[in-house]
Amino acid sequence: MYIRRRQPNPVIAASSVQYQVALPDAAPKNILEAIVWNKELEVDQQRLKQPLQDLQSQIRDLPTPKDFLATLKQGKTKPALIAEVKKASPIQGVLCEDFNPTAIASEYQSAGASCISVVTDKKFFHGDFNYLAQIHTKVDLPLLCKDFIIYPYQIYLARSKGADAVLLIAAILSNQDLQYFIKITNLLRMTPLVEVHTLEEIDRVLTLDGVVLVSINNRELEDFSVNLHTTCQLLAARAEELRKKGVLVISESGLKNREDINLVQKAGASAVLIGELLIKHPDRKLVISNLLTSL
Ligand SMILES: O=C(O)c1ccccc1NCC(=O)[C@H](O)[C@H](O)COP(=O)(O)O
Repeated sequence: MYIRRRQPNPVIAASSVQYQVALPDAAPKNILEAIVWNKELEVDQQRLKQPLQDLQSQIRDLPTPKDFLATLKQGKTKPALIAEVKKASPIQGVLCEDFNPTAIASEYQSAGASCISVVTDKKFFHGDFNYLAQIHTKVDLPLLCKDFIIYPYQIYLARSKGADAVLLIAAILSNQDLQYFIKITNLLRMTPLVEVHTLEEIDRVLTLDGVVLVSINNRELEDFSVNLHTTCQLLAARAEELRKKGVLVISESGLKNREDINLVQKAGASAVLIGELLIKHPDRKLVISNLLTSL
């Protein structure tokens, strides 16, 4: 799948006149494209509020991030659990009306999660970078910034808010960008987590340097249906190559019970990332302990 990057309707300012250029193919062709086009605007606005130079000086004296990868390897459970703080989804709308990110992350920590994923996209997921900062002050587990990263600026922003790892989605980045963003993430001493959906994306990622953590997303990008066999099929095809490179594999999206977790673990996933099931449940500690007892 090819995700086009820029908004097709740029407002071009020419002295005092503004031209709206309407291209024939002006509508995003799917939700992921809509998210990525909107991200251009979101990042632009954020840059105006806080330029990159400010972020760079702000992070200079911050303590070293926690080791996200080592925590998953040591995992409190096998597979390790990355529990996600996600207020809404573009498909389902609001998942939790009474949303308190810090309280939810604390519940995850005391229930036995190894790491926390914090969704920060504003428009489609009702997230916020400030949730990262709030959770960082109250919870000791390593934090993943889960966003649609298309500029290095966002990696610096994540670091300034206390993220220990950032998500890099292969479907929205060229190989050149992926390689560059992995380098920047490492430079900031965070862990890059590269997300793939297809064999073609795994093969692209296997050609890059510095890939230590790969997440297989079971959610189809075309229609957002979930299919856990994505993890099984991709690992059946490339487990050996990933193992040779020393890459730890996470399976994410659509995991609903212990059988699902057993399935992806058998396929070779060392960690699982779960959002909706936990967020929607009235007793998150109970659902996590039920999921984790037999792991
Ligand atoms: O969560 C969605 O509905 C979604 C829709 C479109 C693009 C991405 C989406 N989710 C991002 C994620 O990767 C999930 O939040 C994560 O894998 C957890 O999945 P789940 O356990 O199914 O909430």
